[in-house]
Amino acid sequence: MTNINPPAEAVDSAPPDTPAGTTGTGPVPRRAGSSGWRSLMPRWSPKLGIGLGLVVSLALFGVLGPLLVGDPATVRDIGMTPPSGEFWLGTTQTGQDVLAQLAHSTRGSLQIGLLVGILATVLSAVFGVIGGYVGGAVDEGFSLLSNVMLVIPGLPLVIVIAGFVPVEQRGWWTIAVVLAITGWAASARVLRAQTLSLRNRDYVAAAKVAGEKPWRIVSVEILPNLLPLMASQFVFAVILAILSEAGLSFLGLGASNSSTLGKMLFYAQNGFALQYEAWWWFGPPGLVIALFGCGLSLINFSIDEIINPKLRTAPAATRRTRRSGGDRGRAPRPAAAPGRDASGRDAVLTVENLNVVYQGEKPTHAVKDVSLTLGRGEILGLAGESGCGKTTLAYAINRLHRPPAEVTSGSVVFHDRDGKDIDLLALEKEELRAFRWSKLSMVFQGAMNALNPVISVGAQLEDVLTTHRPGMSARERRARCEEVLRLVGVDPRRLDSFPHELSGGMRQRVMIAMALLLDPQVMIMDEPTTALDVVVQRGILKEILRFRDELGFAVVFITHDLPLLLELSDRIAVMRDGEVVEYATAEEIHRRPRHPYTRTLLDSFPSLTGERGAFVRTGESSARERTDDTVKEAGTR
Ligand SMILES: Nc1ncnc2c1ncn2[C@@H]1O[C@H](COP(=O)(O)OP(=O)(O)OP(=O)(O)O)[C@@H](O)[C@H]1O
Repeated sequence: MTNINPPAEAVDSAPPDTPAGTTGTGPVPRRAGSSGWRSLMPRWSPKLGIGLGLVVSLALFGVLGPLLVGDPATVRDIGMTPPSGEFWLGTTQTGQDVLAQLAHSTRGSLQIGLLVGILATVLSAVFGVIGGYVGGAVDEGFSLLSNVMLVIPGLPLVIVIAGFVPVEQRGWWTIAVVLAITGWAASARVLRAQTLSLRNRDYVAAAKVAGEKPWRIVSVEILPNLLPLMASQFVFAVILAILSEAGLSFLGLGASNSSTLGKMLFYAQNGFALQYEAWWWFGPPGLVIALFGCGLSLINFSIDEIINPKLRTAPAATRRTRRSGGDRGRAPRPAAAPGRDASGRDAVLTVENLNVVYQGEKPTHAVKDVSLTLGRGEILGLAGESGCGKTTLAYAINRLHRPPAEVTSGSVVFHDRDGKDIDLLALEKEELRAFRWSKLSMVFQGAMNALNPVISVGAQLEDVLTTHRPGMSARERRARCEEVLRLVGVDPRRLDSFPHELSGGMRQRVMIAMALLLDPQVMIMDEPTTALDVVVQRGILKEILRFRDELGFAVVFITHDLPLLLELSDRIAVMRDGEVVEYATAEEIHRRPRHPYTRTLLDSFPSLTGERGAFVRTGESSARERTDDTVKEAGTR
């Protein structure tokens, strides 16, 4: 009970349905600049408002109440009277004013909660952060201590310690110290783990190289990133301290020199309040404890949102859209006809006027009115510089976009092999789960780091089959996994290897094999080869062409590398600022690029036969600046 556990979200901050191939986020590393500090503050929300309202009201009642009410100890000969005009909350068995007792007890409980919160947070920061940062013997010593504290059962220890201290010395601060000593260890473990992770971040390494002193690195580089987590631990410590103190007082082991809410309950119990149905005696202290805990928990939710910004509630518009099942709330729109692509192939995927907006204080219109048709067996290249909206488009097609991203309008229709049209934006959750991967799979950006390091490659591949093909026997699953590994050029014996035993190129191939497992009709590949050297990249690209020819699936290939797309794709869509500015065959884009931005993109890649260094010498300005200049020139001509 007194082990102050961190909130679960603080430890596992990955979003609930993070797709394979994407990674969750831990605490958001930030350097605390002036705007950084602002980002450490919780965003205003109804939850935060109600939480703060409750806590501030009760704190004011505890601080100012005792000044306004009479002496809580005054005994009158009007025992056990219900609430009246004279005594708003009635009286106890001995005629004491319950309201006066409540005000003093609230103050006593708050004092203890606050002191325990501060002490437990300081102790956990000292043992967790310093141990984690310094490492070596200091860390081992601190870890041993926190481990010992963790295995000692908290409440019995508190009862023993509290019982051991003579009654006359058992002041409220003694109880607070006892509760803090038994309640810091779990938080220290969490802070240590986070510090170990933050210690290895590049910006901490940069600070070390820059010669910053260890205390400065801890206080300026590491602590600000831990503040939201520590604030959340503090709030938890306060709640648990108030509850634990109430438990101790109820057992008669509470503070002797101070009134607390637990003590009020103890006296109500001894005075047979329950038997006499004197609800006004035991009800108010219980209610104050419950409301205070509730208020702090609501504040805690808002702090969790700083630890993991993905938990932030989407703006009202987004929530409305989600409630109505994504875009299903809109007027029914006829599904796009299964037309043909430019080269006459049957279409497998039609995207029409798709718009995606990241809602927020300053909404970002990341995908603007995009329309594309992917032919069966076609390789469609999606090119454009960083930030133009390629990934957002790919995620929206697969409905993997998460708030604050919202599909504001448009349609995505999949034309199945059996002739059925599937409106992807209208699929129910279960339908979507069954659809993804089996008909449309995806290789994510940086996918090679997405394999679970503690599970063998074979088990991870088999997992996909177990989920989507429950009827398959273990032998069939194994055979299929071996088959797809062979397809991507990885020795099937590697099925028993762990990801760290494979090279980067092999891991990337394993991810492509995973995307091939269910024989999808469309595969979206988001920069699948960016992290690989050109030789491995070429090998993988050749295989993608071979799969397309042998297996007949269509590919949406996303990259900023336009020359690569010219070699690989049938057609190319060039994106800029969320818009498709040019959509043509690779041949046309290569020979007759029409949009100035496409020309600039093509010019941005140095020719192997050009003058050595010419690109670096002449191409200082970015592609965007040069395009803008080109457009301006065209306008003035
Ligand atoms: N969670 C988010 N909240 C707000 N804006 C976002 C979010 N994610 C992306 N954006 C914005 O959406 C736009 C498109 O981003 P996106 O990641 O789709 O670009 P991209 O073309 O895939 O870039 P890259 O090639 O660097 O991955 C950018 O302006 C980006 O800042």
